[in-house]
Amino acid sequence: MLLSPDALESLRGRLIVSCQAYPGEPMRDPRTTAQVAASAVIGGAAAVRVQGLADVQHARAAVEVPVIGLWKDGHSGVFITPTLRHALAVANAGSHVVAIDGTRRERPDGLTLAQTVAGVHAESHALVMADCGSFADAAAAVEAGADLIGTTLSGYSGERPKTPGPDLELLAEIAAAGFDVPLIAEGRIHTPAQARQALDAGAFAVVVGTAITHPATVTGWFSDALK
Ligand SMILES: CC(=O)N[C@H](C=O)[C@@H](O)[C@H](O)[C@H](O)COP(=O)(O)O
Repeated sequence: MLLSPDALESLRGRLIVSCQAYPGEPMRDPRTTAQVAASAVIGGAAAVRVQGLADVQHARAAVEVPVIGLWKDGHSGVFITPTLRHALAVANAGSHVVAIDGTRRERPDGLTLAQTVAGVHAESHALVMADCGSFADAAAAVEAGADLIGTTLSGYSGERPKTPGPDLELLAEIAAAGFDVPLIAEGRIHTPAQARQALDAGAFAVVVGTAITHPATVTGWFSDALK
């Protein structure tokens, strides 16, 4: 296992920073991702989350903390590390944790989530984070053997409203179920106060992306406020 139980435990109560640029953007370069990731670690990130095989490789070389890798293929439906093939490629690129679509939707390769998780466990040393969009997803992902569950897809999979900030209601609901799997708060956490609220709602750790690592969006927030 690339990430020992102790190393996973060390993420409890901590900040994980997602470092992603989108297709066509100026910062869409694995070297830039690695520099942003290293900067986040200086600021206190206990782990980083990056998209794309080259980004995983560059981030692994740039930081000592655990790397959560994913591969976005497309931008609608099941697109976050959609198949076992994608997941194994992300694992083989050096990810400690592979983040995959953790919804109950049909996957492009026809495998179930349980088969996908089992495939990653059988053929790599990576853990699996299931990116969920609802309570039912989270329960199914735990059942399927996911090592971590995240609220990443709340507001994006059609089952939950897209709240302006984090979906604290979903977090609290999953936390109350007492699953024996770390619950990661992710999605639309835009302020330090919201990160704190997510932890207080029962999250094991908190992922922040846009508000820390996407200057185009953050600049837009400020520029809009001046209009
Ligand atoms: C839905 C989806 O595609 N989420 C992606 C998953 O990796 C990223 O685009 C997000 O930036 C990430 O989840 C962090 O969330 P936020 O940027 O809101 O802090």
